[in-house]
Amino acid sequence: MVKKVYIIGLGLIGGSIALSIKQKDPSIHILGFDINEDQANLAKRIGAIDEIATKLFPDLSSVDMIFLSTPVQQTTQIIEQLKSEQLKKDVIVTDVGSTKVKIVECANQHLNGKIKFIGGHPMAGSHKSGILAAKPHLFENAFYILTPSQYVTQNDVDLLKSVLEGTKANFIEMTPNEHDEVTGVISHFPHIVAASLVYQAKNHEEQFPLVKRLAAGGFRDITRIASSSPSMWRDILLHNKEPLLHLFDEWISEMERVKAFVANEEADNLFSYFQYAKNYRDGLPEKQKGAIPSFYDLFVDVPDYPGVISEITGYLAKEKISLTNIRIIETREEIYGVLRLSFQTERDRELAIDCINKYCAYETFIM
Ligand SMILES: NC(=O)C1=CN([C@@H]2O[C@H](COP(=O)(O)OP(=O)(O)OC[C@H]3O[C@@H](n4cnc5c(N)ncnc54)[C@H](O)[C@@H]3O)[C@@H](O)[C@H]2O)C=CC1
Ligand SMILES: O=C(O)C(=O)Cc1ccc(O)cc1
Repeated sequence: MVKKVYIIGLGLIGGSIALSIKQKDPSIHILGFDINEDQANLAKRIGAIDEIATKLFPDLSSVDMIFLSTPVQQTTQIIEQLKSEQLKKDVIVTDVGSTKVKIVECANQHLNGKIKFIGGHPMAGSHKSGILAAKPHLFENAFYILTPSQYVTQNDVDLLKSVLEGTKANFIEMTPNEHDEVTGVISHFPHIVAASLVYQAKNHEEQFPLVKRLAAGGFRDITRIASSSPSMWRDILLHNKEPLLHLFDEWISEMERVKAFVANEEADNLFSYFQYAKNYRDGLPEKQKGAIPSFYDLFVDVPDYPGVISEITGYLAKEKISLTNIRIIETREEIYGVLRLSFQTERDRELAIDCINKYCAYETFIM
């Protein structure tokens, strides 16, 4: 039975894990450490942890499980230091890093099977960092990848899953190699592309100052992830170099292919290019969170008068329902506009429908 867990790194992910454990089983004592004291103090203040560790390795003899939720470069450094610590027999150590090969190799090399290590990666998150962005339901419906090694048993994996049950994530197991190849394609490389699109816009801004103002719509959506932590992504890219180098090559030849369609005005090929991408994109499962974020959208028919947005958000605030995004859909017909509200969970969307029905008569619909 797990009575005490230690979380190192109390930012977005460490904080969300702590909150989900606390919500499910408040009797588990959570000890937390962050190199940034403000983060640790805030974690304690919001009730994510019970106790602040004043140094990286305090007395850990009664700790049953350790979560490493630091940036990936720090995670390997901490693993190296862990080997000289006095830990409880059978303690399970896990991490949440976005890469797995280097971290698991480091654990195999330094912990050598003497300390049970299970690589982990919750495949959901945000472009925001820090404990104040943490949420107990951040990983709800998301895939949570585990990469258990030959040194751990099914019981160890089950114990970890039971402590993480409050995340409501879907656990899947794979090898570290498979993990890094897949996340390279669906998460790491898209971050590079998002940042490069921002560069492209910025480079054209001098000539066309309107670029910045007009970039507020779809461009903002496609480049949202470019607002993520630069240091975190620097470290992820350095950890996953080989798969990314292949992806660069593939991407460049793909761009050359489309460029030729445009240059030669190959209308049919262009149509097929977009049609194929649309079919694949439309067929992606919707209700799982992951590197393609899925939001729970609710559309509200609202009359076009000043203050209507604050009216609706006021009702939601009254019921403590949090929104992740709000937008007026620009194609208005007649006198009604469509307000699109996005929520992080289906439950929040259901609560929002009840709330809007309670306070006003605007029609709501889900597409
Ligand atoms: N941000 C995201 O959406 C996701 C991030 N991850 C992974 O989770 C890990 C943490 O990321 P976030 O929580 O987003 O970052 P964050 O920046 O919100 O939190 C990281 C925390 O670790 C602390 N820290 C850094 N070095 C430390 C050290 N040596 N000892 C103790 N604390 C230290 C920082 O002060 C910070 O509070 C990273 O490895 C990242 O790859 C995984 C899934 C999603
Ligand atoms: O903000 C987003 O959509 C993300 O892509 C979040 C994210 C960041 C890092 C990961 O390893 C997994 C998910």
